[in-house]
Amino acid sequence: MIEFRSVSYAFDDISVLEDVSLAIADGEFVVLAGANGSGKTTLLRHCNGLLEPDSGTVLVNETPVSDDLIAARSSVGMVFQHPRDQFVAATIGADVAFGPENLGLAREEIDRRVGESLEAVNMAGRDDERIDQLSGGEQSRVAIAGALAMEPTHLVLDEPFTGLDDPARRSVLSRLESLAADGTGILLATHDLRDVVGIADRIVAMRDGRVVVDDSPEDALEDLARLEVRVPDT
Ligand SMILES: Nc1ncnc2c1ncn2[C@@H]1O[C@H](COP(=O)(O)OP(=O)(O)OP(=O)(O)O)[C@@H](O)[C@H]1O
Repeated sequence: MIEFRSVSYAFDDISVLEDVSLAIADGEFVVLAGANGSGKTTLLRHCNGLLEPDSGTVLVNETPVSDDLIAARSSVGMVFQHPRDQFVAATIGADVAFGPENLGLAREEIDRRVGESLEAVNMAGRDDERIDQLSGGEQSRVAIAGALAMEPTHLVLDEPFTGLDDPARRSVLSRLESLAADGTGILLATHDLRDVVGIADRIVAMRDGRVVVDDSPEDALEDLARLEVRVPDT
């Protein structure tokens, strides 16, 4: 479980998170919605200690993140908004393999994870291609594959669908859905709720650094329209 307990955070005295309390249980698929600047990225960056709360606590599997950064970082897979900053190798296969290699896994297991993760993002068989020659959407898919290959107990994704075409988006979503069904807790930030409403267990919406909606997708939709968060046409 990832748990935010009364988390507040300010950049240079400007409050960005105010008293945020939120829990993502194992196997739960939670969508974090909110307009640009509402605080989603700032909140997510607390999940693995990239930012620390000014007050309040963030816990991963009941341990405060600040007490055990290594445990938090190995339990929570993060996919950031700008994947270019996340790559460590020149080719797709080497980059996705990097995390599992650092876990000291056997070659066979590494190869299995890389293969499955690339398949989940519709990039199977492209291991040898150079990352710097990929489009932005393809780079996003490699970043997602890198997080999947770690098989973390939680996945936190910040606007992962930017630049992805429909088949890639559907493939990633279906993979996330099956991971959640198998017990992985998922926290997915997006300002675009197409596709995710039918899959999410809960939608949490932020405005001005506060959680203003935390409900089932059906019940959340009405409030979301009021908050100017994009909602599906249906
Ligand atoms: N490093 C920083 N220094 C100062 N202010 C920042 C910094 N990062 C974010 N902010 C401010 O914090 C607020 C929340 O930003 P954040 O990126 O968390 O929002 P968001 O909901 O993720 O928006 P977006 O969808 O545009 O990414 C914004 O007003 C932003 O300008």
